[in-house]
Amino acid sequence: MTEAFEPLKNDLILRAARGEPVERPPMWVMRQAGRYLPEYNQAKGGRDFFSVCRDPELASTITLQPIQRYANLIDAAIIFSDILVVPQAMGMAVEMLEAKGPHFPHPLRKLEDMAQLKEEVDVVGELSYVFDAIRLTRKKLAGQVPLIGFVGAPWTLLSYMIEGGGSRTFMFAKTWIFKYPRETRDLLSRITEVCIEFLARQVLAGAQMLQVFDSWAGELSPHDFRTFALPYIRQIAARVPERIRELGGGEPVPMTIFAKGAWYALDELCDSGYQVVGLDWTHDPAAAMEIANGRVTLQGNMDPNVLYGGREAITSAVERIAKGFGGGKKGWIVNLGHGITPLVDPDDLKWFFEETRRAAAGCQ
Ligand SMILES: Cc1c2[nH]c(c1CCC(=O)O)Cc1[nH]c(c(CCC(=O)O)c1C)Cc1[nH]c(c(CCC(=O)O)c1C)Cc1[nH]c(c(C)c1CCC(=O)O)C2
Repeated sequence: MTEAFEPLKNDLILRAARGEPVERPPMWVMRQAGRYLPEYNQAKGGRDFFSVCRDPELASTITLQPIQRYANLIDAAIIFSDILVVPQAMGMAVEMLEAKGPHFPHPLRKLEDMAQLKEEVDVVGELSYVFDAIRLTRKKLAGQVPLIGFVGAPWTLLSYMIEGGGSRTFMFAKTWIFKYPRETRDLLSRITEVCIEFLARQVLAGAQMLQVFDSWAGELSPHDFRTFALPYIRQIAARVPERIRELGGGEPVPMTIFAKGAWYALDELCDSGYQVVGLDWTHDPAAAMEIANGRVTLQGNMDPNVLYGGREAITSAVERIAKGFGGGKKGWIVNLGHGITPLVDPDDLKWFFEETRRAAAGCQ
């Protein structure tokens, strides 16, 4: 059973995700607990990124930092962790290199390299630190705002596992999917199983909403997205609620799919089983609302780099975006179109929140 935590004082994002009318649009931003916050850099100190993820006390402290700084502006917390904890749980080594990003010393380049992957993944054992961090964060949050759990989507995780890190061309991942389509589908299925178990168990630990990050969706053609990404995204949405019930975890929670760059698939994503679809900044909000047509709540979508453009630029963008989403009385969760970047001034993010709230109220 899920533990008893204090009742929620602010459930705005859950109501918006369910498509209910709300008094104002809820707000949070992807990567809100990260390097743009001086308190994050201080708490992390010189420590290795993944050792911070594995320290539930520190991970929960970092999760709460944006909630404290932007009190009364921010309507959700997202657990401090990373999408690459799943390849680690499957048996792969992953390091986070300072200023360079993730690095896999032994990526999957040949089919034989799959031997390093475990046949049976012990999600509870391998990822217990995430569940502990979620439980501790729920306690510390004391019902202030809901806590979001997350996972990387199978295609994005597979790309990292094959590329061994970030990539410009995705040459290795593409070689693999086109050369070994059958093995690719088997591997995507194995990753999907782990994602389903991981998400369900995050809810059992206390996550009140879930997001699936398909950060590299835009690297695929529409046809290849339908082959190598969408079926697994759909399976996750279909099976997580069943698994939560099987485990005695109560009612399912709202789920968000963020498939960055997959603007061509918005219509299909609206029917993929998720309550919320995250949009990057390549979408026009009004056009996206028309496509969604009430099927899902949309989340997004200001280009995070507008935050570098100063206050006038932020104001003019949020006014346009709030209008495009119809002011957010229904069907909109405010966010950026991708994660916030390290050099943003935290006061400019505050301005983004304040101006969005003002602009949304002005639309109503
Ligand atoms: C692709 C991806 C990753 N991780 C994640 C994604 C999907 C979202 C996206 O597309 O941006 C998701 C993620 N990563 C992190 C969170 C924590 C919660 C939050 O959003 O505040 C979340 C939700 C912390 C992090 N994950 C990482 C940091 C910075 C590393 C550090 O502090 O040393 C943080 C705070 C590192 C990371 N982790 C990853 C990369 C590519 C990098 C390096 C690039 C970068 O530095 O931004 C993989």
